[in-house]
Formats: sequence, C-alpha cells, structure tokens
Amino acid sequence: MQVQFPAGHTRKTVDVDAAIVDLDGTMVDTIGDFAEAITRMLADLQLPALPASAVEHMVGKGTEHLLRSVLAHVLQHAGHPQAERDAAVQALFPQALARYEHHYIAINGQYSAVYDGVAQGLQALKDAGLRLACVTNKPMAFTVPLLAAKGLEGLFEQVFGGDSFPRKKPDPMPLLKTCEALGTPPARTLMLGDSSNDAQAARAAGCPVVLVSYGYNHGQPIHGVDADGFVDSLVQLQAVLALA
Ligand SMILES: O=C(O)COP(=O)(O)O
Ligand SMILES: [Mg+2]
Repeated sequence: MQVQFPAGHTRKTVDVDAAIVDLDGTMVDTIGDFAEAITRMLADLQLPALPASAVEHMVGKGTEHLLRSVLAHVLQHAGHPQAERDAAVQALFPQALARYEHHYIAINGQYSAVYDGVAQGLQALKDAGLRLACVTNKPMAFTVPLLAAKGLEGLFEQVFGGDSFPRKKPDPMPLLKTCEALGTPPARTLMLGDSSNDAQAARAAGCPVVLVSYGYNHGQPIHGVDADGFVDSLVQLQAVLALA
C-alpha cells in the first residue's frame, strides 16, 4: 500500500506494509479516566484536587511522568516552597502510584470514549492488507482491558505498553521492537499518533508518521510538530493511503 502524504507538506509517496497506532489521544479520548483516577488518588492522599483541564497537558509520557507532574502541580498550588517540592514529590510518589493504579483499574474505560472514525478507519487499513500493532506509553495492565472494553483489541496483531520495553516513546525503542515483532522494516511501517512523542519516536526509528489533529500534544499546537501528514479523523486515512 502506498501512502501519499497530504498537501502542505513535502509531498512524497512511500510504500507501507504495517501501521503502529498510538492509544491515548489517537484511538480513545481517555482524559476522563485519567482525571477520575487522579481525583480519587489525591483524595486518598488528602491533597487538593487538580482541575481536569490540567491533566491533558501531562498525559502521553507514561504513568510515572503523569503522577510526578500531578504531585508537583498540586504542591505548587498549595504553596509548597519550590526548594522542598522535589523531595515532597519523591516521598509521596510510592503511595500515589499504588492508589492511582488501584483506582485506574477500577474505572478504566468508564470515563472515556473512542473517537469518531477510529474503528472504521483502522478496519479500512486492515482490509487493504496492512498489519496493525498498538504501541502506547500506557501500562499493559491498563491497555489490554481498555482495548477490550472499547471493542478494539481484535484489530491488532501486537499490543505493547509503556512497560513492555526498557524505554518508552519518544525513544525509538518501542517502535523498532514492534517492527521486529511484525517483521516489517521501519521505513515501511507507518506510525499513527497524536503527539510530538509519537513523531519523535517515529523519526528516530525511521518510520513515516501521520498525526491526528484532535489528541493531546502536551499543550502545544499539533501542526508545529515535524510529521509527514495530519488527519482530522482516522477515516481520512483512506484518502491519504492509496491502494497499491
Ligand atoms: O502516557 C500514557 O499513559 C499514554 O500515552 P499514549 O497512549 O499517547 O502513548
Ligand atoms: Mg497519544
């Protein structure tokens, strides 16, 4: 299958055999799940609540990064002096992680929704002969039940989470290991994601990359990210990908 990258970018066409698809912000809008698990965790630790709007900017780099960002934000707004904040985050982290994991597993998928066009767009790729893998920074214990709850698990030959390999996106390792598992060369394996994390991992791995415009990009405009193309819905991939 050939990918014709959309106009407005350096136009090029590449042949691809597979696609690696990100989860949070690309397939499922999970901010509600993150916000709910964080709210319950902070209540357990008797810390002030975090506005849901702050969560979106902290998602995408895995659980540890998320919880450290949440704790630092909450302590800062509680007037905790900067000099002591890192030590306080460090001290609170183990309990925060345990309570967060407990709550996340309990509510996983209940406050989240599959974006429009995801199932249809990915099924069209499969029907055109592309092999599909899911690669997320979300831990596997959250990823597998979420894909199942949203009816997406059957689309993927391989699923890897943030704890599947020693390094997470934006490191290229998860994409390179997935290409190995699929048996497809990186240059013929398209990355579909929603953030600079996905794009940087793809560039470093040598994978072509298309980003969705609707996800979470750490609070930055997505069109500023170095990528080969952008789509507003995964159904638009049908126009971007030409059957070869
Ligand atoms: O950071 C996370 O938990 C998940 O992020 P991703 O699915 O966008 O990789
Ligand atoms: Mg994402």
